[in-house]
Amino acid sequence: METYGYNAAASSALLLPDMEISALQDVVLRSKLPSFEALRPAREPAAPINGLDKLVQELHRIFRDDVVNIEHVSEVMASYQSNPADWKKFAKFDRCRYTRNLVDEGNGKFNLMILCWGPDHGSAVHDHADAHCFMKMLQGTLSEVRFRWPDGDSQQDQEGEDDEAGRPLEEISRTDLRLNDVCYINDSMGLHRVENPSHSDPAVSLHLYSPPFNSCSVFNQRTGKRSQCNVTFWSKRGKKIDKEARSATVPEDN
Ligand SMILES: N[C@@H](CS(=O)O)C(=O)O
Ligand SMILES: [Fe+2]
Repeated sequence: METYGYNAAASSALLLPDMEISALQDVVLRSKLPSFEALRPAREPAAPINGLDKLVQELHRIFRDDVVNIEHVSEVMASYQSNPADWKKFAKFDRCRYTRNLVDEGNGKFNLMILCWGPDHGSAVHDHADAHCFMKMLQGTLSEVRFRWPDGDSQQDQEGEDDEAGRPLEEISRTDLRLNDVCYINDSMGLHRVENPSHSDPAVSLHLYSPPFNSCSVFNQRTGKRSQCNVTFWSKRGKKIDKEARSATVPEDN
């Protein structure tokens, strides 16, 4: 059993106990419940989930509660068997980099999105803005590489003045995620980067973030320096985001 030392995950919206990842864990909505209710047993095993719509429904039901069990969410996501017919309308690729495609806004409690990774696409090393991150493979294989937080990381360590200072980030694990696998990370477990190791095949993954976030930190792997990064959507509910249309706030007069 591994214990994670870094305890930055107690976000403004959610509270986690010190974590032992294989133990039963709960996410507590801090505003509603005291933290001592954080360790209660997982519920009964998740029943099979037939289709992405059913998964979304079940996630809504789970997140209606004030307490959300991390293992239970992972099990529910694992019990949905990927079927491209369910999700292909959301899966929009870009030639140059991975795309983030919003599927559902989870009543403001979570964002569910489909990420599309072309051959060799990958993310920079990043944190998850104090959110809980669940990730399920829908197609292909992704490689997830975790890193320890840089020593003494703080807002003062931001990229800038002395780019050469600092030390390379220390890798702590490397995992291949295959079809239907689910993984979980939060900031107390470190940083990660994800890549599609295939030079020919795309990969597709389903991500749930709670609470939703629209910016996170990215880290220079060589120096450990942190900088802030906005995260945006390539499409929402199957419709490509058209930047021009979005900024046209005044309707055309005809
Ligand atoms: N957390 C990343 C995807 S991944 O590399 O885990 C994102 O939301 O863009
Ligand atoms: Fe991530």
